[in-house]
Amino acid sequence: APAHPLWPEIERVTLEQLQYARLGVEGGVWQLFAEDGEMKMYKREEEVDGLAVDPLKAVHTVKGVTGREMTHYFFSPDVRFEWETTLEQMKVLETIADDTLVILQIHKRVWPASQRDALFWSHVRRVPNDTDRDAQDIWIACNHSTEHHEAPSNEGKMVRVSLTVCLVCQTSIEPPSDGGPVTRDHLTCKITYCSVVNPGGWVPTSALRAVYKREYPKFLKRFTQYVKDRCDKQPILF
Ligand SMILES: CCCCCc1ccc(-c2ccc(S(=O)(=O)CCO)cc2)cc1[C@H]1C[C@H]1c1ccccn1
Repeated sequence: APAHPLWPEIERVTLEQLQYARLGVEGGVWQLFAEDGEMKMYKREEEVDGLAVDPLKAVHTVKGVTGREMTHYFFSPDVRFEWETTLEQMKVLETIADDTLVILQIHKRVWPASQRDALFWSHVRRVPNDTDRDAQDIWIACNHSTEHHEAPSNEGKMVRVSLTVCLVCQTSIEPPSDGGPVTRDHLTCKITYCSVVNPGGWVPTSALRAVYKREYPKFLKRFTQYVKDRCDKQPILF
């Protein structure tokens, strides 16, 4: 494994997030708050120091793409402005490896709150599927807040959110019955998106929950459609 001080944390958090995502929405603690076709979005209402920090878990099924393609476009900074509508600025502060970056994002101000930024490492990896032989490998992308010497400390201008996010994808292939080649019509990608965002500074709970309720379904719908459009008519990346 690459010798970088963040590497042990990246390894630990990524695998923890993988287990957390694979728990699904069992246990009756998750409250369904948005549904759109195959997409189901759940939340838990939690407060930390009086701040709403509602963990979110979304499950979705997308036809015609693989988990590698889905996590690749989620990870890639080059295309982020194509699908992330709340982004104002983004800077890759460090390239730790071709699958591991440190990114600073400035998000558009969401009235009535003050503007926020997010500083996090971003990692994508294939997790060999050791249980089910004929299943495809799992792909995970994980973003987790971190410190970085190159990130401005903002001196009160901007509030820094802290976040842990993962996108876990499992591809399945229904091979054509006529023994023909596998095309995108035979692909199904099951997605679990998890996020915990601490807004970092006071936001009225009702306002914050309204923002989450509006922004998260829009974000996941737009992102998954973006990937479908990008992959359409392209060779399949397994
Ligand atoms: C008053 C609002 C305070 C918190 C604002 C804020 C900041 C960052 C984020 C966020 C940062 C990263 C990610 S990601 O999944 O890693 C993708 C890469 O961008 C996702 C969401 C969320 C929110 C919360 C609005 C909420 C919101 C939800 C989905 C989209 C936009 N805004």
